[in-house]
Amino acid sequence: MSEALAVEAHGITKHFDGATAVDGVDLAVPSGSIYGILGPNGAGKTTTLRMLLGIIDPDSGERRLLGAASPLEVADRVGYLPEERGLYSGMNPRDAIAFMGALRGLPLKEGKARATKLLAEHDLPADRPIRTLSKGMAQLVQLLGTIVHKPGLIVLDEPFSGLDAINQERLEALIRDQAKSGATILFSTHVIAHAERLCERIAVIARGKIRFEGTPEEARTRFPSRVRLATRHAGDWEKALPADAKCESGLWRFRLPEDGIEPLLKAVIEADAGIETLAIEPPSLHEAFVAIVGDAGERP
Ligand SMILES: Nc1ncnc2c1ncn2[C@@H]1O[C@H](COP(=O)(O)OP(=O)(O)OP(=O)(O)O)[C@@H](O)[C@H]1O
Repeated sequence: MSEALAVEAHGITKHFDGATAVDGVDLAVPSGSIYGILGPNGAGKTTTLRMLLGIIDPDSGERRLLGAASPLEVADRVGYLPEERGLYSGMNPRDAIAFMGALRGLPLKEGKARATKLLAEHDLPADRPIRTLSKGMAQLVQLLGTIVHKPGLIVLDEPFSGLDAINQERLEALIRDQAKSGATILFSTHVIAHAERLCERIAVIARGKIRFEGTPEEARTRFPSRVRLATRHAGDWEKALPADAKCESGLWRFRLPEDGIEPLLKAVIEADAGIETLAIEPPSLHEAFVAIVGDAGERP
């Protein structure tokens, strides 16, 4: 196991009441990267993160966090935003952030000073009771509490859920900033767009198993490209379209045939059909995700 990896897991497995929640998961999160664990509801993301962090122990398998075999040894160098959010509603954001830092070994006075700065930088109030903040604001405050002790590893469980589009963008920016200053970010999500924009690498988990691991680009190029084609004239050339081709408002959509687009193009040109639109694009990460998860089937 090498220190170039912030997080490593080898065959971690967890059963609950006889059912297998996580089944032999291997992970290798490079230090300094933004890494996404993607999966549908119930796939095993939260259970995996909890095992990595040492909140629960795996039934079998090994994990290593920031080089330590026991995750709790490095707890002060880790920040964790759990899926269940919650801050003391009577506290103000400055105290809540300082309190969260203190739980990770940051002296309270230093925590308050950092909290004041962080809140100002993120345009959030410092002194109002948390109960008077919007849900999105409170979530951002909790996130600042997760990073106030400057952890080398930041683990976020579904950090985007419950945030509106503006706050989602703020969170994306914050994640990028943390990565720029050298932290490793590991987050789970079932919203693919965030992972597509942020992650250097992703793992797709479904029914407790890793179904794909690699870059978002590698996930997309595992599947055939999509073609969009519109012409001025219909005609016999349409017989050269592949069997899966569908037409909507004059626009044909189909998978790029294995022998390429050229035989079809030849037919279109010979028929003088007049090409108006021709685009060949790899599938989106969302489409790749649906295909990968679909192959794994539903949890019984
Ligand atoms: N403490 C527990 N006791 C019993 N079953 C559990 C427990 N925690 C998780 N499970 C089950 O393990 C499976 C994986 O759950 P987990 O919460 O890890 O998935 P997830 O990918 O995080 O899903 P979601 O996105 O819905 O939170 C589910 O079938 C869930 O019901």
